[in-house]
Parts: sequence; C-alpha cells; structure tokens
Amino acid sequence: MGGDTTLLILGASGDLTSRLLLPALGQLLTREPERRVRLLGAGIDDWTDERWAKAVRAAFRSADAEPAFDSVAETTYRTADITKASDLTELVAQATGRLALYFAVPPAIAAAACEALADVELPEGTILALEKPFGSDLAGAQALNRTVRRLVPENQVFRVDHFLGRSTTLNLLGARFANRVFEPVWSSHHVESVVIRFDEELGLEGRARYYDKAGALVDMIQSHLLQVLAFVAMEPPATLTEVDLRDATGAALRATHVWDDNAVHSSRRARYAAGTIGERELPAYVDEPGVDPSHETETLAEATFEVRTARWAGVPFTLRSGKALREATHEILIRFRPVHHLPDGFTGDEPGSVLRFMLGPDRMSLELNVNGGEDPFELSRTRLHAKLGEGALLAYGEVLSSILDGDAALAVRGDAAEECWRILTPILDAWQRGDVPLDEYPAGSEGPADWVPLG
Ligand SMILES: NC(=O)C1=CN([C@@H]2O[C@H](COP(=O)(O)OP(=O)(O)OC[C@H]3O[C@@H](n4cnc5c(N)ncnc54)[C@H](OP(=O)(O)O)[C@@H]3O)[C@@H](O)[C@H]2O)C=CC1
Ligand SMILES: O=C1O[C@H](COP(=O)(O)O)[C@@H](O)[C@H](O)[C@H]1O
Repeated sequence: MGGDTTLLILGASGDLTSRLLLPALGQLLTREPERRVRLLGAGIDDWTDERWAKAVRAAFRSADAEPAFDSVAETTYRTADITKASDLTELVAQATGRLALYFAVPPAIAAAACEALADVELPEGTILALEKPFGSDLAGAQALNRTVRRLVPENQVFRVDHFLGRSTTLNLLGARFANRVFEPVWSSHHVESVVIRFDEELGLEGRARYYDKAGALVDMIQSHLLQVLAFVAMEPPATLTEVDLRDATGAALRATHVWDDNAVHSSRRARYAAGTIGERELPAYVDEPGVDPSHETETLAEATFEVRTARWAGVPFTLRSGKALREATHEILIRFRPVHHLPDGFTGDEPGSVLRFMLGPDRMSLELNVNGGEDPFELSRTRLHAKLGEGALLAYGEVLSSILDGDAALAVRGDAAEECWRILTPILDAWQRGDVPLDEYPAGSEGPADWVPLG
C-alpha cells in the first residue's frame, strides 16, 4: 500500500497500544520516514488530543524513536464506544487515504464492533486488523469469520499473530528452505520429536481482566505456538506470497490433531503458587489482583500433537508455555533420531543430534556427537552456535508494516484461525470437564515437581 494511510487504533488507551503497537510504529517510522501515516486513536476513555499525543510521544520515546513523532501527519483522539455503529461512522468519516482499523480491544468487544460495522460504510480497501484470540471458541471464530467476510475481502483481514513477525519464526523459513542440509532430513524418517516451548519469567503483570478468562492454553498455544508448529511442519510453499504461504500453513494445521486423539493423556496444566523469581516475590496466581479463583485458570499448559501427513505421522510435537517460571526459555527444538548403526568401537551412548532455534536473542544451535578426545573413539557432545539476523523491526513493527503495505502473507487466514480452535477443542473440553488435574508449581520453579522435563 503506497500513499497516505489513516491508522485508526480502537482501544487506544489500552496496554497493547501503549506497550507494543505505538513503540513499534515509532520504530517503523524512524526506519521508513517516507511513510505517510495519520494516527487516530479512539476508545471508551475520555481522553483529550493532548493526552493521546503525550501517550504516543512517550511510547515512541520508549523505542528510542521520539523524533518520528514529528513525521506523523496527524495525531488525534476521539472518545467512542466502538460497539455502536453511530460512533464507528463518525470515526470512519475522519479517514483520508487508505483506512486501517486496528482493534486493540478485548475479543468480545472486537466481535461486537465488527457486528456494528455492518451498518457503517467502509471506504474501498479498508483493512481490518484483529488481535488474538480470534473468537473465544471454534463457534465464535466461525461466527466472527462470517461477520468480517461480509465487511471486506479476506485479503484485507489481518488476524494478527505477532509471532509470525518475530525474526526467529521468519528465520525458520530460511533455515529450512534455503539449506539443502535440512530439508531432506525434515521428516519422521529422521526427526524423533519436536518441542516448541515458551516459558516466561513474567507473571500476570496486571492483566487479569484478559488472562483470567484465557489462560496459558488459549493465550499462547491456541495462537502463537500452533502458528510456529505450522511453520515447522508445512510443506515447502512455491513462494512466500500470501496465497502460497497461507495455503501451506493451513494444510499443516488441518492435519494437526491431539496426540492419540486422547486429550486427557496428551495435555497437562498447572497454576503458579507464591514464589520468588530472581529478586522478585510473586503472590500465588489466585491472589493476584482481579483474579477469580473459581475460574481454575492455568498459567502453564502443555499439549502434544500429531501432524498426520506422510512427512510427519508418528512424530510428537509438544507445545508448552507458562508464566512465572524459573527461566525464560523460548525455543523450537528438533530432536533427530540416533544413527541406524553405530560402528562397534565407539564408546559412550549419545542420543541423536538436536537442532534448536532460540527466540530472542535469536540464535540457532546444532548439538552433535563428536569424538577425538583423550580416548579417540569416545563420543561426547558439542554445540555449533549461530547468531541469527535479529530483523530490523520489532515483531509488531513487521505486523504494522505489513498492514500499512496491505500484504497479508504474515497474517492468519480465517481457515487457519478456525483450525487452531478445532485442534484444541478436545483439550478445552477435557479441562472443562475436570478430566485433567490442575497441578501447582511455585513461582520461580521449572513447573510442577513431578512433571517429566521436556527436551
Ligand atoms: N497486552 C498485551 O501484551 C497483548 C495483547 N494482545 C491482545 O490485544 C487485545 C487488547 O489487549 P490489551 O490492550 O491488553 O487490553 P486492555 O484492556 O488494556 O485495552 C483495551 C482497551 O479497549 C478499551 N475498550 C474497552 N471497551 C471498549 C469499547 N466498547 N469501545 C472502545 N474502547 C473500548 C479499553 O478501555 P477501558 O480500559 O476504559 O475499558 C482499553 O483502553 C486483546 O485481544 C489481547 O489479547 C495481544 C498480544 C499482547
Ligand atoms: O501474546 C502474548 O505474547 C506474550 C509473549 O510474547 P512477547 O513477544 O511479548 O515475548 C505473552 O507474554 C502474552 O501473555 C501473550 O498475550
């Protein structure tokens, strides 16, 4: 999308806007000052233009991008209830050039606003950017898809998943498809298991209003980690353009099922109790402000899936994410099978090689068996390390750049959003029925003591 764009952020006084969207916009405009962006903020809070401008400037400053504030063509704020068509009509009337509507609001509000947009005349080419979670279950995602498709064509709907803008996720494509050493071994013939793990040290950080209804499974696995799984598992696309890349991702997700079709044995969940992370003392999750203990919200979720294709059948893909853990471990781990036959004469018993992609700082390592120490035929382990390109932009910078350019290749397509809910429904149902116990772990630990460690 060249030319002027009006970026209208709905939910402008919220956390996502101030902490992630605006800093990323500042960074993007610093790198690409030729972009012409009018920035309109709207929200239920009664802010003035001055307060909004101050918030934008502060967010740009947090990304070392304050000077970019002067290159924003206009910065105004309107108080609006975006679930009302009348308020939306007034907001949309402010737009000049191409309009991108960014829904930085909770999912239920985004869904209600999309319903209300049916009575609003949207300018030709309007882009709708919707945050995760897309809907709150499979039926909700299907209904939301029907609603947004009545508003604009699919390639103007950006279901945002900022993990698809993360440089490691993008690097995964290069490593897989630009190196002949990997693609031939990228299958069940050589790969024993895949683990995608996103352990965080962060606790709830005041996000009870959203997180207490979502939990770790929906917050991280339903969206981000299943998208990463699709990048690991997909067939090579012919091009990296919107249709090919998203067809390949969709096909991988359509083939993905809970391991053994047994949600009870293939998933586990836990919640943090009080504990200490580094110097920081954390209360138990249930004692965090705004948490309703009757919700049984998990803060650590783990589940194993099978991608039922000729390439991957029989290989477990385990996805895990949790909060308030001992250490931030953000990685994709591909464990290779041991060699078919180790010539007699070697000593030591080393497992297969392991390829790891680490998300932020972006690195890659290959763990190999070597020999040649004091005993020349004794095997030991060594690691080859590589730094990966960090990317010029923050993940949300990639997201915003693709929205402003109108390139949906890294946005989640409607079918994929529904697939992610379909994949998780048996687990959500089993957890809802209470068939999987809600374990406990002290904040600052690696998880429940009796959980067998991953990877
Ligand atoms: N925060 C984060 O780190 C991330 C968030 N997301 C997603 O982004 C979305 C927003 O999250 P987040 O920013 O944390 O949520 P917040 O609750 O902090 O922000 C939502 C904003 O929307 C406003 N709002 C609520 N109802 C209306 C309405 N009817 N009309 C206009 N404005 C309204 C809220 O105002 P008020 O506060 O007065 O109610 C608030 O300013 C969610 O879908 C979340 O999953 C995704 C990735 C990371
Ligand atoms: O979307 C989310 O992602 C963050 C982790 O991603 P990062 O890029 O901020 O590291 C997670 O903390 C949050 O709970 C979740 O909503």
